[in-house]
Order: sequence, then structure tokens, then C-alpha cells
Amino acid sequence: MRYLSTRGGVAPLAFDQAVMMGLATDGGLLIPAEIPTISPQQLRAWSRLRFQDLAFEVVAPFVGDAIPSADLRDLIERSYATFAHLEVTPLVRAGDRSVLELFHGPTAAFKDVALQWLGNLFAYLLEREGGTLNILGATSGDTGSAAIYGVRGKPRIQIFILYPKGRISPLQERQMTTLPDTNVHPFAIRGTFDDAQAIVKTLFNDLEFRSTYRLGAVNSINWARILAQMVYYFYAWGRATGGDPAQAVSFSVPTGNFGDVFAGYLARRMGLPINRLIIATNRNDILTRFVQTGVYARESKVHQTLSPAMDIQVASNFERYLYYLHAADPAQVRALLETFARTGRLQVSADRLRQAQADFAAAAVSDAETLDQIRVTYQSTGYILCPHTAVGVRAARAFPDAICLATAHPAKFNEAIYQAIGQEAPLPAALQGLMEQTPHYIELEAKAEAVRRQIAALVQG
Ligand SMILES: Cc1ncc(COP(=O)(O)O)c(C=O)c1O
Ligand SMILES: N[C@@H](CCOP(=O)(O)O)C(=O)O
Repeated sequence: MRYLSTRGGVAPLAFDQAVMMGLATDGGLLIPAEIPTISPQQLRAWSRLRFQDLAFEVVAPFVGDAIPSADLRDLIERSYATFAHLEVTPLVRAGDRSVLELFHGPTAAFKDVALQWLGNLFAYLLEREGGTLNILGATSGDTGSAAIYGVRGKPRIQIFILYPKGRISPLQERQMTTLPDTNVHPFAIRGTFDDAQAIVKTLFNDLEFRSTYRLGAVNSINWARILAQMVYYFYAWGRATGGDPAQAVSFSVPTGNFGDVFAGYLARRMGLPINRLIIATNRNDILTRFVQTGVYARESKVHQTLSPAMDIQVASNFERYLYYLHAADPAQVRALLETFARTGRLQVSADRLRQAQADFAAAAVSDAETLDQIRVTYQSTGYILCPHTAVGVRAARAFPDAICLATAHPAKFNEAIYQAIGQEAPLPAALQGLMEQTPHYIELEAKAEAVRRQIAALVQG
């Protein structure tokens, strides 16, 4: 398997090179040169596998010969041994609704599914090839802690995570800022997640800085993230249908940076019978507006909502979708993104819009509706939804059979939960004791130069 850039400026790469590169050196995102397809027979057989074995089957064709099979199996086994649930991502019922619980990893959010494996993968590749890595990531709350837990204490790796100060939940902040590991460096940025993500991209696009410090990416700009997130779509389908290839399911996906729902889109392209893929956004609804109108236009500001991890305007994986929507033509992707960078707006043709509307349904959900959904689901079933998951459940109202992705444990957002139902969600073991600890972080202005200087100072010691 080889990897190419959405902007066409990178020579084909092997899987391990693509993982280490993270963001393509031409500023684009890496995508597999082809998408393997699976037969109905394979699908049926895969539906009987445990999560770890299924993960191996899904991931192996994309890894190709970059990692020997035995090593790949070992990496996968170790990555999911840290999950508190034997099934890793169990499919449960909340009344009439199927919910795919993705929050049983060490930081209680779906990011653990990909970042436990990416942390082990980085360590494995560095051990094999030598050298060190400085991971640079941006977070609106969950990626940061999941990435930190994926690499904390690992030799050869330092991690620098930018988060928007005051815009993530208190518990999320404690998860990132209370660890004793000396390779972990949280930076509180005076700005939004979009500012943090833009700084990360600026520093990756500074090729001299990138190679001097050997930067690594943990955000979903890294292909390995998307790949690992595809697995649970297959798993949920198998559990929901008993492995009958004639049965399709729908998924409702709380969406911010477009990585999770894009993983579902690729699973469908591989042959997984998916009916509707629902993009569920909060008030930051650039993606919902795109599916409705074909216009992708940023607003003047990022709105703070009760589902803060989705307070994102510019969704980085949207570029990967644009690539497929435009027949894998990098020239068209470049032209569209250049227009967006200049004007804050891009528009696709009527034909492309029809295709996008066939690929996705979309709905935006307000804070009031989010609270109402948490309340209604709790009162009717006793199940507590996290605010992001509630956005997904609300957006799926017209699709009663859709599986809703539960992307975080509700206790990470207990202020919103209390507002909705007058009580807090019980803390899982992984989150206990955190609020009693003192946070340690470096506060910086939202400028690439400030982050560049800070990383240089810390790495040089
Ligand atoms: C709890 C939670 N739900 C949903 C999302 C949105 O996922 P994505 O950015 O992949 O669209 C995020 C952040 O990414 C998140 O942390
Ligand atoms: N919601 C995310 C934002 C970063 O998204 P990613 O999937 O690209 O890492 C977060 O919680 O940090």
C-alpha cells in the first residue's frame, strides 16, 4: 500500500513513512492510493471476530509490508489491553436506541481507540529505526489527553499539546496537566481550538523547523488515526446485524474535525453496508451547512457550546473528503483550498453537492436541544449521554434505527450533565481523584512564534 497527498506534491510513501510524516510536506493530507474492498463472505466472517482480531483484518491491508504481521498483531493486542471493557467498543441499548460506547479507554473518550495504538506504533517505529520524535498536537479537549496517555513515559518521545484555555472542561484540563511524566508538555493557548490547529499546521509547514525537531502528528491529520477509527464501524455493524451482508445500518456521528465520520465514509467505500452517515454538529455548523448548500464557509467566530470538543470551525479532514468528491484530483483540491484560505468560503458544483447529500445526512443541534436530549434519554431509559453523544442522538431523530456513536463518558462533562438532569454522572475509575490535583501547564499567546520558541527551549533543555 502506498500513500499520496491530497495536494499531489508528495512521492508515494509506505505506511510507516506516512505515519511518521503526519501532515504531508506539501501541506495536504495523506490518503491511501487505493481503498481495498471486502467481499460479503469476508464481512460475514469478520462479524464473528473479537475486536482485536477484527482490527488486525481491517488495518493489515493498509499497512502492507511495512510491519510484519506478528508485530502488528502484538501492537494491536497491547493497545486494547488498556481498555476497561472486554469488548473494547461495546454496542449497548439505551431504550430503543443502539449506542456504540467508545469511551472505555484510559481517558474515557473515543480518541483512545486510535491513540493507544498510535502511541505504541510510534514507539515501535522509533525503536526499529532509531531517533526521537517531538509530537505536536492541538486539542479541543479529548485528543490531547488521549495522545498524552498514548505516549506518556515512552522513551524517545516528547509531546507538546496546545489547548484553548478556558474552553475545555475542568476535568479534561486536569487529565492533561496533572501527570508526573517529564515527556508531557501541555500548552494553554489564549485563543480557540481553530487557533491552536492553525499553529500546529503552520509549524508543520515550516519544513526546516519540522525536520530540525522531527515533529510527529497525533491529530486526525495523521492517517493512522483514521485507520484505527474505521474498525469500530465494522465491529458495530457485525454486532447489530449478526453479520448478514444484506443488512445495512446507519450511524450518527458527533462531528467537529470530521475525522470520525470520515472513517465511517471510508468503511463504506471498503464495502461495509452503511445506509446513512449522519454528521451531527453543534452550533459550529459549517459541515451541516455544507451538506445543505454545497457552500463551506467559516463564520466570524467559534461559538462556545456545551459540547466543547466539537467547537471547531475548520474541519481538517474535510480536505480528504473534498479529494474523493473531486475524483481524486489534487489540482481541484488545491484550487478549492486556495479559495477558502483567501476568502473563508468555497463552493462545490451542483453535481458534487448531490453526491455529498448521497454520502451524508447532517443536522445542527443547539445547546437547549442537547440538554433536552440528555434529560429525555435519562428520564426514559436511565442512560446518561455525554453532551457530544446527545448531539448525535438528537440529530438522528429522523433515523430511529441509526447507531449513535457515544464519543465520551458523560462524567467528563458533569457541569452540563448537572444542568440537564440535576445530578452528576458517576466518575469511572480512570477519572477519579483528578479534580483534587493541581494543574501544571505553560500559558502562551495564540501565535506560532510563541509555540516555536517554547518547543525549542524545552527540547534543548
Ligand atoms: C467527545 C467528542 N465527540 C466528538 C468529537 C468530534 O470528532 P471529530 O473531530 O472526529 O469529528 C470530538 C473531537 O474530536 C470529541 O472529543
Ligand atoms: N475534538 C478534538 C479536536 C481534534 O481533533 P482530531 O480528531 O483531529 O485530533 C479534540 O478533542 O481534541
